[in-house]
Amino acid sequence: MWPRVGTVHIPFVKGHGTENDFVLLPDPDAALDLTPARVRALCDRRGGLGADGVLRVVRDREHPGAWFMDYRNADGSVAEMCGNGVRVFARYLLDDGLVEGREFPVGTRAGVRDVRIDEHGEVTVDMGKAAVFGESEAVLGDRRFPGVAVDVGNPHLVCRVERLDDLDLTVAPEFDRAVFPDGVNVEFVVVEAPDRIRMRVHERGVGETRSCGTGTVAAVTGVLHASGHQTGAADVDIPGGRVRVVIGDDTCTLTGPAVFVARGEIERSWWESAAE
Ligand SMILES: N[C@@H](CCC[C@H](N)C(=O)O)C(=O)O
Repeated sequence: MWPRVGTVHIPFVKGHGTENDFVLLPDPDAALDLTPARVRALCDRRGGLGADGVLRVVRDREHPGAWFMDYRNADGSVAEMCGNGVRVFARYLLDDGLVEGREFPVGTRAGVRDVRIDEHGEVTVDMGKAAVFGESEAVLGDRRFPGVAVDVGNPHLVCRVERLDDLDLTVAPEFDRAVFPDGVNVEFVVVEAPDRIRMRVHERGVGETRSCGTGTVAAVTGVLHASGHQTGAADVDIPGGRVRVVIGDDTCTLTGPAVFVARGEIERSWWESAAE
């Protein structure tokens, strides 16, 4: 039998949204010392649990009664928003009885996001207004990709391409630091039909991921903008599945799945050794 030290272990939940995967840390009173080194160790796919990011579940100090998604990238950096993460976060709140009803707000660094969970567990998030703020380009090796800069709470560069299978995203695309002083998530997008696009993404602070929710919103916004439209809707196929994006006049929504894989406890001794 395993020696158990009861409550000294740290509970976690592992989940994903279209295979953009996360370790959730329930920490209502923000008692955990979640250093960047611990985030990196948790997200390490060999030495840790493995994930693209960490979602710490804390009480929202600014909105009593609500919950705040403290999102961290796998490299330990903080990001403003995570579209796939907020769906998984919302499912966790519902499934664990931390909210009443299937519609509720979630606090994020990009502001409050309203979520709705249907009877099948699909989650729709009101992502706020996505704003085009210029043009720029990404550079991969000797290839240059013109694109549209889009703010979804976090920064994105949406580059339309003819094909996705010849892109080497094991290396980070270069970008213009004058346009993106805090770094950028880069989406490469193929338009299959007016209401259907395919996408690969290189995420700031992570690398290539199987999906990026804010990236899908940026991609649809960028494609609409390039064709002279400001509103519209599309299914977005990413390597990890499909999501639905609707861009309205004042706001936009992201709909997709949220999946739980495992629950467990992190060894306290491992946690202590991973501090820095
Ligand atoms: N995967 C997320 C985005 C996570 C944050 C991003 N890497 C950043 O640094 O802005 C999503 O689903 O939106």
